[in-house]
Amino acid sequence: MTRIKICGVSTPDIVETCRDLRVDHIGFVFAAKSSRAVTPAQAAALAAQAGALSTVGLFVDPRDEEIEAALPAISVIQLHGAEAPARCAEIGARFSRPVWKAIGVGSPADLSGSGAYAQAADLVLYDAKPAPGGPQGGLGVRFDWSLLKDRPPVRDWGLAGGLTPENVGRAIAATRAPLVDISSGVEDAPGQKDKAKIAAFVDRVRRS
Ligand SMILES: O=C(O)c1ccccc1N[C@@H]1O[C@H](COP(=O)(O)O)[C@@H](O)[C@H]1O
Repeated sequence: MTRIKICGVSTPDIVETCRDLRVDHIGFVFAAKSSRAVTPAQAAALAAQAGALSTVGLFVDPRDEEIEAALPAISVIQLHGAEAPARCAEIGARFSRPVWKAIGVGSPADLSGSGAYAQAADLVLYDAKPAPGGPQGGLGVRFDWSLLKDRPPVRDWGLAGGLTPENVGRAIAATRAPLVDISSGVEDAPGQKDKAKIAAFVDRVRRS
């Protein structure tokens, strides 16, 4: 069954919704410029409420101190910046958490380049390639899923970028992604998650 991550969770009611729907992972964003950003203290309170739910901390080129502060709240570290394979491996070893590395995909070269993370990351998350100098993700932008046919071997992988309840069935059929990750596609406005959209997304994934 395709695993589900709902990212950018920042309020207790949405944690509750994700628990009720038995999603696999919820994501806390620690990128300061994001409309979905939470503080380590907020994340700790949300994680306490999350129970057995896996909690993924999303960082963009973090300093060790930023990860350290968030560590009690997270079971997985997601790196969504320009972290090199060696930095991913270093973070995984230092903080004893699985590391997920997001790769922006805009061309076949981006796919082949992701093979460099085969040992350094526990999961490679394919997302749309961000515009230079702009936000690194969470923009609801999708990429050409057919590029994934040339995926290099990695330990595990997931699909992100512009997913919605309406297109996730097609996305899974086209890519056979073992994990799907969504943020803006289940929101009414940046940072405002919509419970009905989350439920519709989960339903469509489970029917795929
Ligand atoms: O959500 C954010 O604000 C964010 C900030 C910086 C890097 C990544 C971010 N979000 C992640 O981007 C992908 C795709 O999101 P979307 O579904 O297209 O909105 C996902 O992993 C988000 O968690």
